Amino acid sequence: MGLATIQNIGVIGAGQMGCGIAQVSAIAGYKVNIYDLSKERIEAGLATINGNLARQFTNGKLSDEDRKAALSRITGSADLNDLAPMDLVIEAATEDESVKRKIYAQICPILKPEALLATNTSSLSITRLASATDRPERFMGIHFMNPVPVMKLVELVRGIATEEATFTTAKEFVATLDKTITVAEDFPAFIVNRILLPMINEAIYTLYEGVGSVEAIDTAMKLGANHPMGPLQLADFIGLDTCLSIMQVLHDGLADSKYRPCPLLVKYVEAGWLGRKSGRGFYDYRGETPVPTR
Ligand SMILES: CC(=O)CC(=O)SCCNC(=O)CCNC(=O)[C@H](O)C(C)(C)COP(=O)(O)OP(=O)(O)OC[C@H]1O[C@@H](n2cnc3c(N)ncnc32)[C@H](O)[C@@H]1OP(=O)(O)O
Ligand SMILES: NC(=O)C1=CN([C@@H]2O[C@H](COP(=O)(O)OP(=O)(O)OC[C@H]3O[C@@H](n4cnc5c(N)ncnc54)[C@H](OP(=O)(O)O)[C@@H]3O)[C@@H](O)[C@H]2O)C=CC1
Repeated sequence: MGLATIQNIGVIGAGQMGCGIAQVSAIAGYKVNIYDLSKERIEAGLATINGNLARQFTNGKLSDEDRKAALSRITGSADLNDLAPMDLVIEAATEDESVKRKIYAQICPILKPEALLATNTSSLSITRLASATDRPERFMGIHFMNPVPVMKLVELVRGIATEEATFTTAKEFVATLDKTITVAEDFPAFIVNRILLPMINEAIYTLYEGVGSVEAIDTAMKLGANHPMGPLQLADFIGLDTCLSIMQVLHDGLADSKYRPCPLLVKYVEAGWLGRKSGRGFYDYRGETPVPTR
């Protein structure tokens, strides 16, 4: 079957990644519709995009004309049926396989047969997710990095059934966003998170065992290894629920105890302390400046 020419993009999930993907796609000239479960979530997402585009204008990265044009290309919807005309749908919902499977069961009958379906999953098997769709040949991983407007890399991951035409179309799409691709095989957490998340998990063990405080650990890695953010600050930025899900996928998928999620990470997630997005994680963000919670 011929593939759709990509003009209209649907994004599922108006969280930090979905909004970032919508933003860069709209800047590149695509029409974008972001779907999420609630109107409130969509409103909040559109407000974030508006703020980020305004910042890009203020920083001289975007003309006012381009800012307005990008904004006019983005709409939001709480009705999945509005994604029917889309040529490419990128799912960027919560990192939970059952959530993603349910979404595919709902969206597949709505989509055009020639439309591509992609996932922004950080860790889950593309082949297994593809099997929950009606189009494994036209399904793959297009994994953006956070923050999407700033990070240059996109990992591309094929499932066992992904057709070459799907891969080529995804590659061309990413090139139009002015991003660089890297190709990863379909192993748990792919390349970036296979390396990054065990480092973050180890930083949490370092805290758990009392080797250093939150501040000491982050300062050590910022000034001692030149990382732009400390690992605990980065964990909060990614979202502790997402970090835990990725560690669980590594642990289950590779069956090696070296990927055991730190119990302190589990505890924070159980407390609902998910990092920046919930206002508290290894730092408390509710005041003027972030304050370490340990
Ligand atoms: C979990 C996964 O599946 C995969 C992942 O994504 S893992 C996470 C990968 N990401 C990282 O490792 C990020 C590490 N951190 C960084 O690179 C930097 O700290 C950072 C780019 C986030 C911020 O950089 P900084 O120098 O500390 O701050 P700042 O000067 O305010 O920002 C630099 C630029 O980024 C922009 N920016 C910062 N945060 C942003 C955000 N959340 N959204 C959009 N733009 C943002 C700023 O506007 C600024 O843009 P200009 O250059 O146009 O001014
Ligand atoms: N955070 C990161 O650094 C990165 C994350 N990713 C991946 O991107 C995806 C999204 O992550 P991120 O944006 O951080 O997560 P967020 O928690 O910020 O956003 C997830 C969004 O999905 C929504 N959602 C949940 N269930 C559904 C559903 N059934 N239909 C539609 N939307 C739904 C959530 O709504 P609600 O809040 O109401 O549940 C929320 O708005 C995950 O797969 C993650 O692994 C990839 C790269 C980097």
